[in-house]
Amino acid sequence: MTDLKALAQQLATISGGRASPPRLKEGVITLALDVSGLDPAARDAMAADVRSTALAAPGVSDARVALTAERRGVRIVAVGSGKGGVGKSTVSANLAVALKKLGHHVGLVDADIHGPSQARLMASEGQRPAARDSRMIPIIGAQGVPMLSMAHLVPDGQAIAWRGPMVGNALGQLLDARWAEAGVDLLIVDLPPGTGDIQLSMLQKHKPMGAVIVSTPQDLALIDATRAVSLFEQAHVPMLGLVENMAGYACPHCGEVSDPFGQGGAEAAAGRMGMPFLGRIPLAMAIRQASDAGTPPAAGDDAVAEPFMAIARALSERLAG
Ligand SMILES: Nc1ncnc2c1ncn2[C@@H]1O[C@H](COP(=O)(O)OP(=O)(O)OP(=O)(O)O)[C@@H](O)[C@H]1O
Repeated sequence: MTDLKALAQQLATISGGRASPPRLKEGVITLALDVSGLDPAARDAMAADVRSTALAAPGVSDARVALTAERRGVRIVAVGSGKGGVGKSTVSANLAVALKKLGHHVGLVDADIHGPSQARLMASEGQRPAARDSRMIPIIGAQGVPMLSMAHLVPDGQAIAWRGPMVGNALGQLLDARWAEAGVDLLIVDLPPGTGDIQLSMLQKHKPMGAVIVSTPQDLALIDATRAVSLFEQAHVPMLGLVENMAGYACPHCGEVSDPFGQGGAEAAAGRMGMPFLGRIPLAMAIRQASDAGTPPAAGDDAVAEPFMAIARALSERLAG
């Protein structure tokens, strides 16, 4: 005779309360195991443990364990800019890495459908995500950050010439992937540049908890940044802060930072726009070189990593608040 009560107790203990009470029919045990937040190795180990424990119970000939994940709170932080080329992708990738170093369970989505660059920045070019029950499983990029990009879905070098609804659909698939099961509860989303309909509908549909704006110090870029801010306001997405990128030039020889565009413009603009200033990142050859090589500069513990870490710390405080 199978003692279901004793088995339920045993399963609850080894799964930390994640196993549902087992049911028994004609010698077959069925149960659900909530694997939200576990990384793939921990999930598989727990599923195997639960199954073998059930099989060891007297009178049990088979055990079927259904893995489930509550879609609980994956928070989205959208990273946007008013125009292209200001370093939005570089900032997104390095923020993801820096937040992970601070202990966040962070993932990265490259929503820049027409010019995806995260696969290169995060050294995951050529990888293809698997899917289970029509939902993609994130792949693992540099520094162990789970990630997905359009670049993982189309053959290398193929131009993506899609119209609005198809783009919306593709973005939806990237965002609805199995993030919680990959251990992610904070998703950095690198938005396409600009302030068009795609961005607006994406923001309305996927409701980020907040937005980070990236801008260069030049006035023109700041005017564009103002447009990006109004896009987020239209979508009722709170502003987490402004990042000034390519702010000053870091000499590759002595490391000294000079400021051809002056200093403090972005901080003042953030003040005028009523949002926090998260920090500045210098224009540095080392950042470009490391990014091109797929080794995010934030991963190191040198002076190149520090601006990214400082911004991640400021953002982390905002997220906690
Ligand atoms: N702080 C920096 N110092 C040096 N190079 C940088 C810095 N930030 C970005 N870059 C370089 O500038 C180029 C553009 O950066 P990136 O692709 O991140 O911009 P983007 O705003 O995402 O552009 P797009 O909107 O076109 O995708 C890249 O070659 C990148 O390595």
